[in-house]
Amino acid sequence: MGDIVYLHRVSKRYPGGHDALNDVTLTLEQGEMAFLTGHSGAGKSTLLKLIALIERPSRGQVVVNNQNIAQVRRHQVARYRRNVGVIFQNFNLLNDRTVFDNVALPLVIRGETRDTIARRVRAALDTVGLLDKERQYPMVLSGGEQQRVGIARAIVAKPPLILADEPTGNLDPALSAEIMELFQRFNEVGVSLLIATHDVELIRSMPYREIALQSGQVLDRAAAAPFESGGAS
Ligand SMILES: Nc1ncnc2c1ncn2[C@@H]1O[C@H](COP(=O)(O)OP(=O)(O)OP(=O)(O)O)[C@@H](O)[C@H]1O
Repeated sequence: MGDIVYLHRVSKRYPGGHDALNDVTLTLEQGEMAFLTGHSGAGKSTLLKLIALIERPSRGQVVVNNQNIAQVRRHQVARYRRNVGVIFQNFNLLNDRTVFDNVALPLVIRGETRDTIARRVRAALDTVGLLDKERQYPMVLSGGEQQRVGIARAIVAKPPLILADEPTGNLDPALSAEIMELFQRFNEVGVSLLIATHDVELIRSMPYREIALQSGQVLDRAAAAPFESGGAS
């Protein structure tokens, strides 16, 4: 199987001159789940933003699903994002919309029919164990439940790739473990996941690759492409 994500010599300099990423090369295999670790400011969020097309690289290539995403024009970004589910630490939910409406949002934007939306939203809520909360508003839910709403929204359109930025950052250890189990279940059905996290204790008990960033660079180059041997160093 090929790569779902390939970064080749990618650098990102934000306006102001700071190098958030510096010459990063890495791959995520189709169907792989991997963790992105590193100190605060190491560049984890920036890396995910480049893949999600929230930011553009200053140098280098980002290839997702065999598409060089430099070629995705501004008006094509929404269509591109259909294939990438993004989960944030602070949940990014709309507090004046119900759980159902929050999860439905990506499908509404796509112009799906009401029947399709209802079916898919309920399937996504069922997956994250929140079917009974569809009429609630996010504010009345616990942190773990709010994060599961965010996850349902990310998976509702069945993207082949999920990016998660500190998805357990605001959760206690038991809830964090639950969220990781959900991710494992998605991975078992073929979804690729790249998950940025500080929670090294939790992830080191799990059998997934860790890609460590330090000051905008991949710490261990071997970890950047573990399935290739004898490649360029
Ligand atoms: N929009 C921006 N403009 C300017 N500098 C930025 C911007 N976003 C991030 N940076 C800088 O880029 C560097 C990398 O930030 P990034 O958010 O990618 O790190 P991180 O590893 O995700 O950190 P954390 O774990 O704290 O979220 C930091 O020095 C940060 O201050």
